[in-house]
Amino acid sequence: MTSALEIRGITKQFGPTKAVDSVSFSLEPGEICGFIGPNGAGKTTTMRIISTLELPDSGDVFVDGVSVLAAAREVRSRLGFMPDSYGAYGATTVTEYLDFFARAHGLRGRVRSQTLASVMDFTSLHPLAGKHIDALSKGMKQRLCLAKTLLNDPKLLILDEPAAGLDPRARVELRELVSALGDTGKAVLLSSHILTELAEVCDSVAVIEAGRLQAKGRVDEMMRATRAQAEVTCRVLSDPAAGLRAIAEMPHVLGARLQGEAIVFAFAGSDADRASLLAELVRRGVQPVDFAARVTNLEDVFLSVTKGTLQ
Ligand SMILES: Nc1ncnc2c1ncn2[C@@H]1O[C@H](COP(=O)(O)OP(=O)(O)OP(=O)(O)O)[C@@H](O)[C@H]1O
Repeated sequence: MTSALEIRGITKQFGPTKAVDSVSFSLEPGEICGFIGPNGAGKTTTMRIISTLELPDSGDVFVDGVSVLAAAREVRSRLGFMPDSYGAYGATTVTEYLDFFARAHGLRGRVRSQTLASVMDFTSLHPLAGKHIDALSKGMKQRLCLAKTLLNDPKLLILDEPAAGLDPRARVELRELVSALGDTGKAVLLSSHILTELAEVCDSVAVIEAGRLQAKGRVDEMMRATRAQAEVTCRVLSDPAAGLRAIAEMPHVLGARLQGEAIVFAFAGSDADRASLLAELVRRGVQPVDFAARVTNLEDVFLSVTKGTLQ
């Protein structure tokens, strides 16, 4: 099967800054991938290269098997790009705006009106059809911009910070739209700083820092790998000091300490190792009453694979 997106070793330098440094990863059809990294990490530059708005200094990108270097126009017909900010045409209505871009994509006659209707259906824009863009809320404008990127039925969607500035309801709506796009077989590369949102909608994440790809993998696998260093809190029925002594000498336990009545430690073993530790404590008569590892979230994954490097 042809990958929806294959990035092969792209590099882009602006003066002294290596904005993107030998980045490679791919997305399969239907895969929704969160693209995360600190400010200035190289996300927008990577997205602009994929979308043919910027040329890489070296490397290549293939969208649905087509090279951005060899056939940029063909790539454009296969992808939809939603930038983090875009010029709106305030005095036009929603329908006029979409119709303009549908014409630009070469859609004519009935095909154009059917495409417009189905895209407006998908993004629930029908009730706003006659509204001027100036009168739309931020969330409505985002939906309109997403509708615009769907007009050419792209195989790959590149969404740069689509949730920025949206209220919670609009963010939920956007998440549902993105999930629905994945279900139709479109691949989506989506950047955001709101990591809890991404964890709910993404199959995978790619983490970039200082231009370099730090990790790319399935969200659940990356969380499992991060959980191997989970922080565990244990409260025992009596004598926390004795509990601390017992825990401190167990395998995979790091930096055990007392925090009030609780014993807190980092645990570098697997889930099975953690179960063995608990069984061993009980066998030694330590009597744990609470034993909890802090639930890993995408923020932990992000913090564990990035180093806080600025450039
Ligand atoms: N046109 C340009 N000219 C000079 N430097 C640039 C240009 N575009 C990007 N850069 C630099 O390249 C680096 C990567 O920027 P980029 O916008 O790709 O990061 P980002 O991950 O999208 O950041 P953010 O999360 O803040 O949007 C930054 O150091 C930025 O200052």
